[in-house]
Amino acid sequence: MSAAAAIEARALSIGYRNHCVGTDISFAVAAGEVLCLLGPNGSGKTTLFKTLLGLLAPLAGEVRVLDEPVCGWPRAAFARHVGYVPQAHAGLFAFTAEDIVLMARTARLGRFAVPSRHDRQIAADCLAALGIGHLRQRIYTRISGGERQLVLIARALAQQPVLLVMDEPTASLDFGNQIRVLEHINHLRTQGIGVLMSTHQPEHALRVADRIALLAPGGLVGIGAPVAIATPANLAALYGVTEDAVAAAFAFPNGIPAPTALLSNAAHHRAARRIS
Ligand SMILES: Nc1ncnc2c1ncn2[C@@H]1O[C@H](COP(=O)(O)OP(=O)(O)OP(=O)(O)O)[C@@H](O)[C@H]1O
Repeated sequence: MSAAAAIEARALSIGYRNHCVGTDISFAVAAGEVLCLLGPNGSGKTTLFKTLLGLLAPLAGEVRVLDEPVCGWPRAAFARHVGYVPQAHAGLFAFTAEDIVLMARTARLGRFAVPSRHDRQIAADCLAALGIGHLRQRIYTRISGGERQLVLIARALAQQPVLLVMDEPTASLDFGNQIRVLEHINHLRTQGIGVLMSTHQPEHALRVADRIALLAPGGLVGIGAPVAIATPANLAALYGVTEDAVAAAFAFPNGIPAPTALLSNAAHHRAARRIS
């Protein structure tokens, strides 16, 4: 018998009271699988994520986590199993980065329980894994947007979830942190964590995804292996540009093809630094 999918959408229709955003959306994310969602602005990525997280009711169809309908999951148990990484906003309260990460542990504790030494160790490990251990005692509202994004990823990891839903996790990061986060997403696979992430950068999807899903207004228009799905023709149709424009966006002066461009470019940068 195969293991239950971390999350599964079955014939899902998503949207709002008077506005259907997409219909007949079906896919699953397995444990240890990275599924990247590509789609133009307004195609419904956030609406889909909110529906998967149980924050918006499906217009039709159902969402299942570990083969149980989301509507049947107690909220606290759901929060333990499914981690959500939103895009970083400034926040209102002057918590430290460690406090923010420890908040994830409260999903595993009673409401008024004090985090144990074990919880603090997990928080410290998650911060360190993202290369931001030094930010532990820094106030969240007084660190950069990119640093906040990394803290939010550490917080989601501290939940030790079976699935991480990540809304453009590299959006506000500099080039080095983008690579660091993508490498960390790659590493999550080895821990058996399923990842569903959206990105506006197809090259990031090509770098980490086991499968890519293309979301257009109205629903999914493709899902499958990255090289079969993120083709110039498909990306051109999805984003309403020409295939030449897609090829030009991916073309590096040294002719490195898109899937390897990101890391190869980093290696190229190191080599250039050595030469100069
Ligand atoms: N609260 C809402 N009520 C009604 N319609 C909404 C609401 N929020 C978003 N929409 C509409 O739903 C559609 C999908 O929006 P959504 O934010 O899910 O897209 P997205 O793919 O996440 O966009 P982006 O890439 O720009 O973040 C858009 O047409 C948007 O205007």
